[in-house]
Amino acid sequence: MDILRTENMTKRFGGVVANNDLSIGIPEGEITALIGPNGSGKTTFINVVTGVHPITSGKVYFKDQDITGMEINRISRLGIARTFQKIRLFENLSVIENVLVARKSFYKSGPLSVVLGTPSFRKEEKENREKAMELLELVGLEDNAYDSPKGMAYGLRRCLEIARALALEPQLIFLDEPAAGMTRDEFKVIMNLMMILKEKGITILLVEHTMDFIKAVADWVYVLNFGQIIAKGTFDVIEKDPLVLKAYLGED
Ligand SMILES: Nc1ncnc2c1ncn2[C@@H]1O[C@H](COP(=O)(O)OP(=O)(O)OP(=O)(O)O)[C@@H](O)[C@H]1O
Repeated sequence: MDILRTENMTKRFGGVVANNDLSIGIPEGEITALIGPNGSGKTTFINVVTGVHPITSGKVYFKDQDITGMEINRISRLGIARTFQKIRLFENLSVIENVLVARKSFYKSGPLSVVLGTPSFRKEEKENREKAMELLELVGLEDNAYDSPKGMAYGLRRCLEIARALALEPQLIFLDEPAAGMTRDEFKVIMNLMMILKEKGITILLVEHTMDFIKAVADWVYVLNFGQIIAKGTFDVIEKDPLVLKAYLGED
């Protein structure tokens, strides 16, 4: 079953058709990759589906519910999380606080209980800290919990961004270039993390340029070029597709 599907989704920015009539299905519990040359419309796909940009035409369904045009916070509350190509962190907060802030929608205590520090609030705070720590362990950042993210290596900052997205307890997560700029070791950590998330039943859609990464983790691949799907299938199938080779390598 597809956890998310788009039907004839089109997104225009003025005269630019960034997504052209895309009907894409993301199978539940699997890892799907969206690839394509620069400017082919991959990030736009994520932005439209997660409610960052309004759709021009077409439909988006999450677990068969029509979420077309739904407001961004409502979409995330349904169980869809994402990371950004450009990492977004709270630089003045510690690593664990960055995760706790992302969990704020789970807090039930009202502002008064927070100010008074009531037992129910303290219990909730403790549970959230434990949950945040579990997430940091999952992404390999447990030893950095009380550090500032400011001076951290790029790969670790990416892992923190993923922990923040996971703090929303999503069923579906969109990862925009998770392996970009990573060292070989960081790359292995992220690859391993993909497998752990899959084992936990979280569906992943990733946008990536690193072909080794896609080959290693993706169950399915969609290839975009100029906003349109030019191929879909397993990595082994699409890597031999003449249209894909032409899109990446040019006419010659
Ligand atoms: N906010 C925007 N306003 C105007 N045009 C945009 C906007 N966002 C994207 N575009 C245009 O839409 C097209 C698709 O861009 P998009 O960023 O989705 O591609 P991409 O495949 O993610 O590229 P990359 O691999 O370089 O990140 C491009 O022509 C881009 O210039």
